[in-house]
Amino acid sequence: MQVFKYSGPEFNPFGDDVLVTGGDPGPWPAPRASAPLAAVLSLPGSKSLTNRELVLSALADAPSILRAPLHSRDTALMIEALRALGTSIVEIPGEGGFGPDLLITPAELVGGVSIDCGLAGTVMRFLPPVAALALGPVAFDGDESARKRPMRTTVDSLRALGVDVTDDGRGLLPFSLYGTGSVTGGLIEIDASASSQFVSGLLLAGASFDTGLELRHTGAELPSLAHIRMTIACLARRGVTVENPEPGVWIVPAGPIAGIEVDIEPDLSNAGPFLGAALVAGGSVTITGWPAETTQVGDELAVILERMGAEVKRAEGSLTVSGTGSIHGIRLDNASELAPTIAAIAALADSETELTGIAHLRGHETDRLTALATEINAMGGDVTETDDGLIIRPAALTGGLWHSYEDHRMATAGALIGLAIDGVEVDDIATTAKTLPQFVELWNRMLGLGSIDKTPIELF
Ligand SMILES: O=C(O)C1=C[C@@H](OP(=O)(O)O)[C@@H](O)[C@H](O)C1
Ligand SMILES: C=C(OP(=O)(O)O)C(=O)O
Repeated sequence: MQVFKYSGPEFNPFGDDVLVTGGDPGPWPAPRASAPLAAVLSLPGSKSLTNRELVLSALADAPSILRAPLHSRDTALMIEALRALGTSIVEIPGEGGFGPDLLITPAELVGGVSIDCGLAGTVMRFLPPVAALALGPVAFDGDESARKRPMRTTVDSLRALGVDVTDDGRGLLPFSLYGTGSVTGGLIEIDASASSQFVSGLLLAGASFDTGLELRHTGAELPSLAHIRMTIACLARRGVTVENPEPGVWIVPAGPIAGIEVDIEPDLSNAGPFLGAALVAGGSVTITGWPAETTQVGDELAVILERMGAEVKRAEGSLTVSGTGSIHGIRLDNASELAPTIAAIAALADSETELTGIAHLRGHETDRLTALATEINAMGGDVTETDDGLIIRPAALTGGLWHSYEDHRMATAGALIGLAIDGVEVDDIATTAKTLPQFVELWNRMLGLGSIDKTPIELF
């Protein structure tokens, strides 16, 4: 019998209906795959879509309903923050299978509040431009690790918009702003090379500025373009047409944002470890509810995993990945948030992988380039960090303690390697609650391990 004692963050990583009783469960022994997989799984909603739709619903001119939204630490932080700013967000019965739907009724935005961003990039970059529309002071802070994530572009862009911001000059959390109830808007130039979220945050709020927004990116690189396209698509669905007359320039007209009912797609980036498992363990994994068309970067997994040796089949409403017995290295530019998953698979491949164009991953939940190189090399791997990526060469790995660095994608990368290598333990699997609180449940289900024992045990 497995007894889990857990008192981690506010989310139970073992799933809502699993009893947990306080205490630290210790390192999680990553299960080895003992047979080829034959799993069909559905996954909770997309973090990126849920948090965009929450923000747009709060700024809309009528109520919205989010169907099958994600319920995780990042979305809970967004909901709490928007509620603090005056928005009504109510849970209503839903059929998504991973928690209630949400009814969001916009209201006048109020200040005088503190916002906890946790470690959520979408909260710390999307909400300051929204808070600038509130009346009164709004303070932003987050986890200790969040205080290392780049925020200078948010602070500078707010100042360029005439918003009064107080910070200590380091371009990091914490900082506060003083909202006057409106933002004039107009033309601003920003350097978004550290994160696409700086652009998305301003575009999401731009239609609510008095004169709209013309945003010009001046930096050399622009990472995660797919996420900016997602922002533009979410705005378009609500009647706001963002023009993109040339690369790095966006024009958002001032105007109403419609309240809508919207189905949130499953999180395709979180599908990565499960689909990758088919490549690592053999057999097949099917993810249901795979959208025919999407702006999610995770859709690229179909092509990436095929290039790495998988067979990939799209059927109506699902994607199936099957292992073929071999895993190949890949050259890949701008893998964005898929990079940790690809790196873990690459560590088990028969040829070299080169990931480029991901320097900005050093400002994610942790410095992902250093974290991946450190953890894979500690297991006997052969990984070199470059200025903007990783080179991963084939090597025989051995088990050991895999550190997650509070990064959900590092934790799931460790789980993936653990499928193929004996004795891998992930130090903090609970960190998956950032975007997928059901990770362990779903991973066990994929492996046919059944679920965790739910018998109540005595607290002591
Ligand atoms: O807008 C979004 O929802 C996201 C944008 C990307 O951020 P970066 O541009 O900082 O990589 C991505 O990595 C993150 O997981 C989610
Ligand atoms: C970079 C990520 O998260 P965030 O939204 O916190 O930036 C991620 O989920 O991979």
